[in-house]
Amino acid sequence: MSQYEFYEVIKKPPVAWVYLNRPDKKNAMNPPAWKESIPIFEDIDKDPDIRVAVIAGRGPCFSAGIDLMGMAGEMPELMDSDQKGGVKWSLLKKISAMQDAISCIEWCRKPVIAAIHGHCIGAGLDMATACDIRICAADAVFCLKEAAVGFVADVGVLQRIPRIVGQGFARELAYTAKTIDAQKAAQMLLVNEIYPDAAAVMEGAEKLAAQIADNPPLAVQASKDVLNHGAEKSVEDGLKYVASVSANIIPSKDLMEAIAAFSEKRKPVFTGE
Ligand SMILES: C/C=C/C(=O)SCCNC(=O)CCNC(=O)[C@H](O)C(C)(C)COP(=O)(O)OP(=O)(O)OC[C@H]1O[C@@H](n2cnc3c(N)ncnc32)[C@H](O)[C@@H]1OP(=O)(O)O
Repeated sequence: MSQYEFYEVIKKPPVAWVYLNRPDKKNAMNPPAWKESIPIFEDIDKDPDIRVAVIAGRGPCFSAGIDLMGMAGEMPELMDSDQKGGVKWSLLKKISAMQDAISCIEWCRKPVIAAIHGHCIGAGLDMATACDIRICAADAVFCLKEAAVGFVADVGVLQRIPRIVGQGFARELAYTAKTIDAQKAAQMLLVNEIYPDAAAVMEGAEKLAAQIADNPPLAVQASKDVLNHGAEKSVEDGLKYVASVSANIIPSKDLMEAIAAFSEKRKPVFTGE
């Protein structure tokens, strides 16, 4: 039995699988979805046996986005046409909490792979773009749908997607709210790889996770940290930052192990120390 209401977390060290698990509602993200992601990714961050996480959807798709009916009850401010200042102030706090529910994927120091099949809409795409790597099945469809539903996408996708696909494609997706298929998503580099079906994309994620987990965890996690830090900085800022991170993770036992294993012609065993 999963300890979470919306997600199912299965740890198969060194990989943690985080499933969006509300298949009868196309994994529409209801109130528990927005509360449970933070403790899940904090736990993955601190679990020494886990080196990589994969997010995937149970059932027919990755996610049909925010639970339109379920979240309206949680945020009565959305329906309050006579909004006074205090109402907006409380809405601001709730939006910020929802942003954190997506950003926690980026804050997690372990790399996170999104393995996508079927619909990946609105909040589903918001979540996928906070992941380090996206791969998908041939049946995947993507939609930055918020504008079509009357929202400005406010939980991070407008900040993150231009860095992945560039400003031109980001603006096309945001303004038109059009649905694109897997081929188009790959062409704009939104996904790294297309697999024939859902089973194949999960296998692909497993292999990718294993390749990442084979490397010294400190070096991988420091790479994520430096890539996150560098996303909006100049090369010069990035170089100063990486020098400091690098000085903090070397020397390590894993570095010695890599050198020893190379000279002894054997596979290294990395421990994260
Ligand atoms: C900050 C974030 C903002 C956003 O995320 S904005 C985007 C919000 N999402 C949407 O606008 C998408 C809404 N859903 C759909 O358009 C359709 O679904 C799909 C195209 C994804 C799939 O269509 P089909 O295959 O015909 O399935 P079905 O019968 O519509 O859905 C199955 C059950 O899932 C529920 N459901 C689907 N999406 C949502 C949703 N986003 N919020 C709440 N419920 C949803 C339905 O109602 C239904 O339920 P029942 O079987 O009880 O009738």
